[in-house]
Formats: sequence, C-alpha cells, structure tokens
Amino acid sequence: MNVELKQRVRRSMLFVPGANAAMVSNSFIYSADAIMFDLEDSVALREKDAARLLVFHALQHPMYQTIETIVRVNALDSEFGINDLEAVVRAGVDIVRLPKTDSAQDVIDMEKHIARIEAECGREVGSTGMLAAIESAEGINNAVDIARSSPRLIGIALGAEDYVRNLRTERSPEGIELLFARCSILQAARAAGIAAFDTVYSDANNEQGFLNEAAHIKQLGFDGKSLINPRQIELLHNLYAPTSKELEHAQRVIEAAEAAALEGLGVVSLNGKMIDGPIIERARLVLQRAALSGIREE
Ligand SMILES: CC(=O)SCCNC(=O)CCNC(=O)[C@H](O)C(C)(C)COP(=O)(O)OP(=O)(O)OC[C@H]1O[C@@H](n2cnc3c(N)ncnc32)[C@H](O)[C@@H]1OP(=O)(O)O
Ligand SMILES: O=C([O-])CC(=O)C(=O)O
Ligand SMILES: [Mg+2]
Repeated sequence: MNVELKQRVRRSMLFVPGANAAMVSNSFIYSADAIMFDLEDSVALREKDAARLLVFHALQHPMYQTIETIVRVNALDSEFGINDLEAVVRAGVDIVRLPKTDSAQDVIDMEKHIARIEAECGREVGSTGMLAAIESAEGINNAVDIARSSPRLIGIALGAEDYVRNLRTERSPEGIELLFARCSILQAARAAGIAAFDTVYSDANNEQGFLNEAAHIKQLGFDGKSLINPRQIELLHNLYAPTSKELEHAQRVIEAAEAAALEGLGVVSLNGKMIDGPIIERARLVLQRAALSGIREE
C-alpha cells in the first residue's frame, strides 16, 4: 500500500458535482486538501455517463496532477458502479470513495475490481487508495470490520444525510442524533490506525452553523470533513490551525521534553504541570497543524 497516501493530512475534501462542467473544470483553484468529484447522488440518472466522461478527462488534466483527487463512484450493484471504477482507476485517481458502505464485504468487492483494473491498465496493483463512507445503521454496526477490511483504506467517513434518513430523524444544529455514529466511526478508525472524516454541512450560507459543527467534530477527534462549498474551506483550515498561545505552549513542551531526554528523564514539569509521553505527542500534533494551517485568526 502507498504509505504516503495513508499518512497525508486531509482537513478538507471538497465535493464537486461530476456533471457540472464549469465546477469540474476549475475546482483546482480552491485550496482544499482534496478535490472529491461526485458521480453518485449529486448526478441525475440521465447525466451519469456524461459526468463519468467529464471526470475521466479532468483527472488527466495537468492542473489536477498537483492536487489530491478523490472520486465518489456509484454503488457496485448499480448499473453505473463498475463503469465508474473502470474510468477513474484508468484515469489515475488517487482515492476511490465508496458510498453507503454497509459491510466489510462491500469494500472487499470493490477492492477486487480495482486490483483487476489496475493490472489491466498497467498501474501498480495497490496504488489506488480507498475511502469508505458509512451512511446507515448497519454500516455503523459494522464500522470496526469496515475499518479493518483493506490495507488500501486511508480512512472512513460519515455520510450523515443518508444516515439520519435511515434512523428516521433529521439533522439538528447540536448534532445529538449523530453523536453515536461519529463516536463509532472515530473508535473504529483509530483502532484500525486510519483517518476519520466527518460528513458535509449542507447549508452553504450558514457560516456560524458550519463553524459550530466543525468545532464539535474537531473536539471529538476527526481529521477533517467533507465540504460542499469552497467558502467552507478557509473556515475549516483556520479552525484546525492552533492559536498562537497553543503553539507557544507546544513549543515549550517540546523544548522541556528535549531537555529532559538529554538528562535521561522520562517525565518533567513545566510550570508545575506534568509533561510526559502523551502530552509530548499532542504538542507534536499542534506543531504539525501549525506547519500546515498557520496560526488561527480569531
Ligand atoms: C448529501 C450529499 O451527497 S452531499 C455531496 C453531493 N453534493 C454536492 O456535491 C454539492 C456541491 N455544492 C454545490 O453544488 C454548491 O455549492 C451549492 C449548490 C450547494 C451552492 O451553490 P451556489 O449557491 O452557486 O454557491 P456559491 O454562490 O457559493 O458559488 C460561488 C462559486 O463557487 C463555485 N462552487 C460552488 N460550489 C462548488 C463546489 N462544490 N465545487 C466547485 N466549485 C463550487 C460556484 O460555481 C461559483 O463559481 P463562480 O463564482 O465561478 O460562478
Ligand atoms: O458523505 C457525505 O458527507 C454526504 C452524503 O452522501 C450524505 O451525507 O449522505
Ligand atoms: Mg449520502
């Protein structure tokens, strides 16, 4: 498996409707960590073939060679799924997003097709990554098995619009109806050593609502979030950026830890607070986030 693909940081993954030629042709101008072309629910049935062709060409365009590309394909048991896979793997997509993943078998079935297509078109077998979106109660029940189902999986994601439909409820500003699913996905992803991604916030004009949800999922531990609108990108990146106070503290922790290591000490105190393994690990994450996102603008 492509280790670099697995370790890459993804705060933002921007959905781009595959049938929208204007958006598909210029979404590389936005600074999302990944562009996620959609062939599934944002594409009308009569536009499925046209969207696949548009995305097939976009993936090979020079402007999409320097940004990570993900494609959400249709389910394999639909009439479009296999054709979608054939097109996007041949075109060299970085990651295939499998929607509505209910079981580990769904991932294994898709992986077999991806491996066959890679071999047929001369791509290195194993080079295409996978991302499984869980969007049902059954999928949440199977989250641990799904997260462990393939070495190609870079992460698992929540698909909340379909999930709340399945639960027979709707999304609320507080997200109480999603708490169990979010925690299940995080637990499963972390136990399997892969990334956890939150779902879309569907009201592109509600900035405060987006920020509230993004702060909530960051606090839970998510690595990032699927987005539907370019205006959400900077809001999210800024939220993942540490404050200058957090950064200064992290730097002091690392300095204290390095000094302690020179003296052969495992635990040391900084202004009366214990500094040991997990705290140092956390400080490293803050430094990594600052390197990527800068300092948070309040
Ligand atoms: C439940 C699910 O399955 S969610 C996943 C599937 N859904 C999607 O992919 C939807 C993606 N998002 C969109 O289509 C749009 O953002 C909408 C419909 C939500 C809102 O559209 P608008 O009101 O036109 O957005 P807005 O006014 O902010 O657009 C500003 C600019 O950003 C572009 N833009 C908006 N959304 C996107 C996007 N997702 N990707 C790329 N470009 C985009 C617009 O084309 C416009 O460009 P222009 O200035 O060159 O004309
Ligand atoms: O995966 C997502 O975030 C979008 C989606 O399909 C859903 O919410 O049902
Ligand atoms: Mg969905």
